[in-house]
Amino acid sequence: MTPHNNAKLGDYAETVLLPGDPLRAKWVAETFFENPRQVNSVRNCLGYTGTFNGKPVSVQATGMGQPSLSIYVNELIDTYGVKNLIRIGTCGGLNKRAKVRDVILAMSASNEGTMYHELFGKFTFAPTADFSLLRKAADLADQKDMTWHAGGIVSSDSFYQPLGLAAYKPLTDHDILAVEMEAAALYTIAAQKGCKALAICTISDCLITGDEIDADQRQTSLTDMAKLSLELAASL
Ligand SMILES: O=P(O)(O)O[C@H]1O[C@H](CO)[C@@H](O)[C@H]1O
Ligand SMILES: O=c1cc[nH]c(=O)[nH]1
Repeated sequence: MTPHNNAKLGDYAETVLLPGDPLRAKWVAETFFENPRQVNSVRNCLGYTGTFNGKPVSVQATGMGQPSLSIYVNELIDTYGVKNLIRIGTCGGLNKRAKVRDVILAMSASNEGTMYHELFGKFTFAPTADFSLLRKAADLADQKDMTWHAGGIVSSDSFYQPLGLAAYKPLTDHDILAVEMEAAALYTIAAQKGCKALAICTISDCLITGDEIDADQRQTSLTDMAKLSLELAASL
């Protein structure tokens, strides 16, 4: 037990999928897991464990933003012994070549957050995906004929940027593909603790064109991402 998790020791698999949204965690478990059981209910930040293709796997919601994700990820690793952490998120497209419904495999996550600024002294740390997870995810995405992009994203602390799209110009000038709110903290904590992490995000809206996934298409797009992530988890 932790302050944010009432699962017992042994309740989580070594590999955990991490959506921001608790209802996405419930949907993944109830739709795709064999024998799902709920393991966490604290704050309704739902966690489940089951199997996929016979392999144990868990899904735990993280809430929104790096401070929230860092609570769940620190506790999953330190208390429950989780080794592989795969974020399954949504993101906003910042680059013309990445369209809504495309999937981003985040090689790196630049960071607006202040959480880790002091940790690196005069240096800038580059939060990076685990290469073995990234390579397997890319191979699986190719096998599934998905439209995907590997590249840099940014983890912002603000969903509503006061300057709007203009706030991201220094990053888009350096080929950043998309914005979300958690991956940089995930990669930083995983690096600290010797775990493997990857953020897989579906583009739910494009900040350049204003395109967005409508309600019907959203489910299909997230289904593709969920299946990719589960097959990746089952392959570990
Ligand atoms: O869809 P999720 O995983 O929550 O991710 C994205 O959606 C939320 C903002 O709407 C932020 O958490 C952002 O990172
Ligand atoms: O953080 C996010 C997630 C989806 N879309 C956005 O614009 N931002």
